[in-house]
Amino acid sequence: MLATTHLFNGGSKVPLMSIQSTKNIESCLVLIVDDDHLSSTLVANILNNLCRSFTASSAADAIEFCENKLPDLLVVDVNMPDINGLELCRQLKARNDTADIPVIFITADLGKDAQVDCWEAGGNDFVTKPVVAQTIVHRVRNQLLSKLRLDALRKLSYEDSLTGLYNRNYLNEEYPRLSRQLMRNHQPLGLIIFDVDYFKQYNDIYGHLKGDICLEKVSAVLKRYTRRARDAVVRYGGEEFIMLLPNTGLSGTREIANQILTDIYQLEIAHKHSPFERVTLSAGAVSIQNIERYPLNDVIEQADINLYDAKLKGKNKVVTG
Ligand SMILES: Nc1nc2c(ncn2[C@@H]2O[C@H](COP(=O)(O)OP(=O)(O)OP(=O)(O)O)[C@@H](O)[C@H]2O)c(=O)[nH]1
Repeated sequence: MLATTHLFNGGSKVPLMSIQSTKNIESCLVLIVDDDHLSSTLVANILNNLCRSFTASSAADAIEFCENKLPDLLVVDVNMPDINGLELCRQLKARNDTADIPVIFITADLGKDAQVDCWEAGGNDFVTKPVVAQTIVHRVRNQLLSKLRLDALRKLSYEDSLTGLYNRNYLNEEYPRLSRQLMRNHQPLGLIIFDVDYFKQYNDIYGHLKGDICLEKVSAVLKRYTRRARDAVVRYGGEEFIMLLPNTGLSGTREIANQILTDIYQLEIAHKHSPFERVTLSAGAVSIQNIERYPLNDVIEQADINLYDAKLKGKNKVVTG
């Protein structure tokens, strides 16, 4: 069972130097993994002045925890029955979703071989038993600060500044990882390209600033439909968006695209020069099995052909080919 220690947010705020993250140390989530409940509670209580700490009593519980909510850091006892701390760390570092979570080991063995084992398993640091409160607080704070800075940098490099959606960098990096994972699980990838209809005219009539506001409103609707952990929406071009829907077949992909078009229609963003008298989207959708065999450009091209067809057929439509 996962045990939750008390949450405490009253610790002093640690500044993030030059790169500001939306998150601070106090809101970071640290998972302490130890089969000895007394030890993990002790460490959790020490860390509660710094961040939010939770405990798990086995590697299996820790993995279950990570599948529900990603921690910012794990503090892991090396010696645990069944799966030990080193093996847990190896497993987490091998997974896409948990690979970047830093791990601090707690170990009673400070011999050279034991230290090498910690580094080779992918650990970021270690503390010795018995744990010295000040030492673990400093080590945890250092790892969390690095993690927050890295998260902030990643956010900047993956985010479109106008809409807050992912940008093309993200798409290019995520696609190979995602397609490998889907291939392993024999799951399809649904992909939709959306394009705002008559957007040149919209800018011409209402001005570029209103055009930007329109794109923000459209983006907010698209974002609402990324409901599962790895669903994503990317601003692909000026008024073009790509939605990735892992493990979604063609009918599901089509249904989501249609719902989005309906939602945009119902926003009733006035557009005098559109036959619909409001802003609408057109969409080209595909769902591909064995996705790893297809480069991203091929999949986009296929969806783009469908989008082109939707435009030809009068716009404000979804075409799935
Ligand atoms: N306001 C604003 N406009 C943008 C942005 N990026 C691209 N655009 C505009 O989007 C318009 C796209 O025009 P077109 O590619 O001709 O497409 P369209 O007028 O929507 O025509 P259809 O797609 O056939 O309906 C251009 O006028 C671009 O200047 C942006 O960030 N903000």
